[in-house]
Amino acid sequence: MRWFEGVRNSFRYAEEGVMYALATQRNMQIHFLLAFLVMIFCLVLDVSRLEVILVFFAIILVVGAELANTAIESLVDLVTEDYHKLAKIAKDTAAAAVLLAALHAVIVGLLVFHDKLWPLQLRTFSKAGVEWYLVAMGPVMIGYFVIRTFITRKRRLNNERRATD
Ligand SMILES: Nc1ncnc2c1ncn2[C@@H]1O[C@H](COP(=O)(O)OP(=O)(O)OP(=O)(O)O)[C@@H](O)[C@H]1O
Repeated sequence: MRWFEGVRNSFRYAEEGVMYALATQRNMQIHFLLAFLVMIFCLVLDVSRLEVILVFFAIILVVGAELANTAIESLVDLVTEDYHKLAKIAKDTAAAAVLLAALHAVIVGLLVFHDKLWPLQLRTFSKAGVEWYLVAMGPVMIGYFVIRTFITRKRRLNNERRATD
């Protein structure tokens, strides 16, 4: 039982990390919006299984880099609020990792979608296999995190308002 509780807690903490980044980092909100759009492209356009894998890998890379960037920013702010050369190096290199991942995602996106958007090549749904349902889990997950973040933030704001009244 303890083992399951440990696993459940690690999921909960990871979920809180994503929600924090989504609520506070403008770049993360942009990544989520673009990822949602690109996943819808994967669902409706005639992309192969390998292309879907490449697109999802690019999305995970960007979101992962942004999460690491947020963690490093928070750690640096915890250590010092004063200007420090090493703090600048830590934050700038973390930001560079996000930029690199984002550039990679743009290149993958252009290579995969450029000839499917114009002229429009739609997926034939009779051929859609189990992978279509796996891909559909992507936008559902994004929707879940956005709604959870919105509700949690609203609840927190209401609690804070009640506490100050
Ligand atoms: N304590 C510090 N010492 C030196 N330079 C800093 C410090 N804090 C921030 N900086 C500089 O300011 C830049 C922006 O830092 P900040 O913490 O505001 O990140 P941010 O703009 O919120 O990043 P993001 O948009 O990814 O959240 C850093 O990349 C760094 O160059």
